Amino acid sequence: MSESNQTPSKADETELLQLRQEIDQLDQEILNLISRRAQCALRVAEVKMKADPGQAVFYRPEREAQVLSRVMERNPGPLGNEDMARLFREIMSACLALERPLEVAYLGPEGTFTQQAAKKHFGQWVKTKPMPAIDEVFREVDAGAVQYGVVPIENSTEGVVNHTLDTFITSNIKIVGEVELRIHHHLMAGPNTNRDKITRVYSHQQSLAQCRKWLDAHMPQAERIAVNSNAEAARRVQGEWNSAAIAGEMASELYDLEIIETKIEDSPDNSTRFLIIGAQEVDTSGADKTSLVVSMRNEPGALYHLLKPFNDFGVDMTRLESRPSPSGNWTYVFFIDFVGHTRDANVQEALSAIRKTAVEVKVLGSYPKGVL
Ligand SMILES: O=C(O)C(=O)C[C@]1(C(=O)O)C=C[C@@H](O)C=C1
Repeated sequence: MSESNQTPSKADETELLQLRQEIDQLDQEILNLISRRAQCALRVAEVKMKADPGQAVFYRPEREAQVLSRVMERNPGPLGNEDMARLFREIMSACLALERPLEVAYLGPEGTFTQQAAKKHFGQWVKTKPMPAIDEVFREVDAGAVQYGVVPIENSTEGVVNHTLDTFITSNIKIVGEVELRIHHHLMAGPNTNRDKITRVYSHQQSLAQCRKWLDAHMPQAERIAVNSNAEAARRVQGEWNSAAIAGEMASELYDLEIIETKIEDSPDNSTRFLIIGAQEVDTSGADKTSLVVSMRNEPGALYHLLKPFNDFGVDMTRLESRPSPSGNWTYVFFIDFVGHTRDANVQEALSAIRKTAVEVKVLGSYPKGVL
């Protein structure tokens, strides 16, 4: 008989009993502390309402980022920093729902990675509302039907989501936050599907591309069919005995599919960055990013004049994308991300230098760098 199967000795049993008593006491303390924290949040809501009865803003991305960063910095262990931050993420999510329940629109349907990103960022207490297209997420926020939206912006293997960039050119919606999600693709099918009989694999075009090598090696015979989203792929294969879908875990749970093969993505650190959009301007958190859209005249040296102020004022640019301008005639708009907040002195100096040569500068928002 192995040691682990032996009945515990009297001494072990006594220790187990004592440890469980200690856990019970600690749980009571945690319970009381969480309740006190929730009372504070309710009081915060009252203060916010008193200060601005018509337009009180309950969700504070900068404050949430500070709370989570501090948890990670001060975590004494043995739980890992991220595990601990996730627990606090949920406590704050519940506190915010007590202050004011939040509704967030996302690129649907239900079960997409974007929904997963929304839950990761806001926690489980947020109500999520699926929208059929990226610009409809923007519209829903603009119309005030929901307070915030979540849209994909770039994938580490497939690059930027042009549709999201283009929508920012014409919209007045702000960026209030960002969240990154590790993307794991799984091959899934209905319970009656025999792996060897699969003749079709459905998924979003980007996901099919992200799993191309795996499909070439393991399912060369199967036809690859691109559909609107991974969740849509999962929904379709529910009733087809010879098809499989490539999607995330949430979709397999939602549509009762069995995962045949996990993590089939070609690149092991495949991740997607999502933006949180809303109507508010966000205060500094101490670790912020800013996004701009700039249109320049189509003339020699334009890009040099755009980039020089970043160097002159020590602003760290993290991303530069160009897109054709909607006004046509071969002009371009530039999307720029940099480290810092529009309230920082060096950022203000850089922005006023850029405004001297640009046709238009639109600040999409300053927001805390993703913590989780
Ligand atoms: O500090 C605030 O403004 C709060 O509303 C409290 C709290 C929290 O639970 O810590 C809740 C929601 C906000 O998004 C940020 C923080």
